Amino acid sequence: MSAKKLEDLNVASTETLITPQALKQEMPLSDAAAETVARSRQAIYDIMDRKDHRLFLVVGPCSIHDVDAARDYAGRLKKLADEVSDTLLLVMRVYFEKPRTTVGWKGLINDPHLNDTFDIEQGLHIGRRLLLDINEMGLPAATEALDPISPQYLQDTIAWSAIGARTTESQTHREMSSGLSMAIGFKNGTDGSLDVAVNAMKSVSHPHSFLGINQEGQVAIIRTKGNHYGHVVLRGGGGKPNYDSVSVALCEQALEKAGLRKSIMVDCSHANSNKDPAIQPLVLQDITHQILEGNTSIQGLMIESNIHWGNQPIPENLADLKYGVSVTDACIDWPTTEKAILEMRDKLRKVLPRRIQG
Ligand SMILES: O=C[C@H](O)[C@H](O)COP(=O)(O)O
Ligand SMILES: C=C(OP(=O)(O)O)C(=O)O
Repeated sequence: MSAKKLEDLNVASTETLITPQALKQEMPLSDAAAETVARSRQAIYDIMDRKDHRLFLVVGPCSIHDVDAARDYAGRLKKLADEVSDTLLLVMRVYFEKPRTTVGWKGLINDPHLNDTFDIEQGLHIGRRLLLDINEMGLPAATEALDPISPQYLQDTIAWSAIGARTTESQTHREMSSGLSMAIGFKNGTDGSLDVAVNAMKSVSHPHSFLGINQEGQVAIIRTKGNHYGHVVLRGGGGKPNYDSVSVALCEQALEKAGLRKSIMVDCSHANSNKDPAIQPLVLQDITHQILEGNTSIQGLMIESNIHWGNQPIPENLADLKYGVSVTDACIDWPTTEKAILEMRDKLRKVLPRRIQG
């Protein structure tokens, strides 16, 4: 046998992680949290099946880096969620995994201490604790499923998942989504292409067999049944927005042609706002008008919002971090979020029930 080393040449080290089962034994889902997850997953299915007249809104920070600020935000969102619940189902954006265009902080699970120590085991603990607490408050949570292994640790706490613009075309992510236990939104590509999201919806509704890990942490063949609650998320791209009524109509046509359900979510941020948070409330207003004018395909919205406006770079000295300000994309602040959502509720309160009648 050759003595020459031929594998792991670029691997510095490996560490064994806690298994999904062990993490869940340490941090089980309470009955109250399980009830939040089950009830809100079903509500989103009902919205997509046009049995529930409401819109679902995924609202919250671009990424979570400070769990105390996230709990503070969740408390505010829960109060607003109760206030608008006759018209809008609010789900908190609890994003722990950030896909980067090149390099950058990859989120709380990957680097929970924001200092390049990449303590992933701690990240999983901190992330699961926060998700349990948010669900226990009665507020559902949404996240991006970026790493194909992490859903085994956290999926039981999530009401809605996204596949991001950079991974919608990835077979690995489509296979994983076909086994996820909640509705899943596929972003259009970063170049604005819709085809990748439409193809993802076709793929995800089918059963797949692929490599993954089971709850005991063993490598396993995962055989899925297919997920029938895939939908498109229009997030703009290629320097252009795609939330306008013409883009929405073109999306409806593409879905119809592909024989897919006409369920559309609009992301008010990213290329739809040119990453300028001040544009997000304008997108929300535009969607409100489209619905008032008779649109029936838009069923969900996404807003990047935090306690305070804008964003900040991660400072050398973490004590210099500003409280409640995003460390990834710029967000609208809480007062702007509350005002925009309350206005939308007031305008759509009487109209939405009519969308599902007859
Ligand atoms: O939503 C967050 C960002 O848009 C995404 O993670 C890409 O970020 P980047 O272009 O700053 O790497
Ligand atoms: C990364 C995100 O969006 P997109 O995939 O649309 O860039 C996000 O929503 O955090």
